[in-house]
Amino acid sequence: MSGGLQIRDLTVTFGSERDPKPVVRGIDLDLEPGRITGLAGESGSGKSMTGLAMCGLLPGGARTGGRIEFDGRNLLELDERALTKYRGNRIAMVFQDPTASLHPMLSIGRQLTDHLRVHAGIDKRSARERAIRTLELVRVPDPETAIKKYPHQFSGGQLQRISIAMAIICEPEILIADEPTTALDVTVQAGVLRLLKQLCDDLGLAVMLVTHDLGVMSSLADRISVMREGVILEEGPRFDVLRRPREAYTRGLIEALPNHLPFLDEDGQPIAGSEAAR
Ligand SMILES: Nc1ncnc2c1ncn2[C@@H]1O[C@H](COP(=O)(O)OP(=O)(O)OP(=O)(O)O)[C@@H](O)[C@H]1O
Repeated sequence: MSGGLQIRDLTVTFGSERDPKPVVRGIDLDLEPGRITGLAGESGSGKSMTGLAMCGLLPGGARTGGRIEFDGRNLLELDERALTKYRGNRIAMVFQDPTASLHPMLSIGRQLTDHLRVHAGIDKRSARERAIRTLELVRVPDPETAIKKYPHQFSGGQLQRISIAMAIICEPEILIADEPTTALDVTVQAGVLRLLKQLCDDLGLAVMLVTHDLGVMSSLADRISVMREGVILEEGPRFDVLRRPREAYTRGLIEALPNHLPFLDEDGQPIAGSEAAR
């Protein structure tokens, strides 16, 4: 397969050689341009470790095995110097807490342009123009004013849009979104999800959406992998997995949702007849 990113037999292990603690145990996953791949599962199932492995950001002491194929290379074999060429540049991440990727004391414009100048090496004026264009793309109102402001002057939803702008400003091919709406007010969640879908479609981004929330998955993911205790239990097109789950574990996740699943469409609206999924 060309383009995208392929994970093959990925393992992540903590602990010592004599007393290993495997947390990801031989998973396969494909990220394709213009597609959203969902990785679902309960807390502790290994979702975040999978995302962090793709960016070379695993905590110290983690050992890896298998392959993460991108750009004809196995990312797991790259040293830190080689990885910095990819991380934040061609492979970007959005986290649950947008403030984690933003400095509180620096203006939004400064952060966006610094990021761009480090990774893309472009001059100050072009960087400012690109920052404004990117804020337009993520629909932050009045970008010319927004670049002069500081993180605390924005709402949570706007901050998440800004952290998405930060992630995409270098035009990455891969975007890993780890619980991108979990910390947000429900009223703004649908807008951020819609934005991710639009960016995926318009920019041809290969998105990996990591979330425990199958309701979020239902509105967005093209395919869903369900993970438990470091293993992918089942994988398939979203409505196959959500409507006809093969595994009792997946059924349990669906049934555990409040009111079962309010399956949502791309606009975050409940899908008519979605009770058929119950
Ligand atoms: N530094 C570490 N040392 C040892 N074990 C760790 C370390 N970091 C995470 N783990 C373990 O790895 C497992 C997988 O964690 P991971 O964060 O990937 O789960 P998750 O599915 O993303 O859940 P959550 O949504 O809670 O983050 C967990 O059992 C966790 O305790």
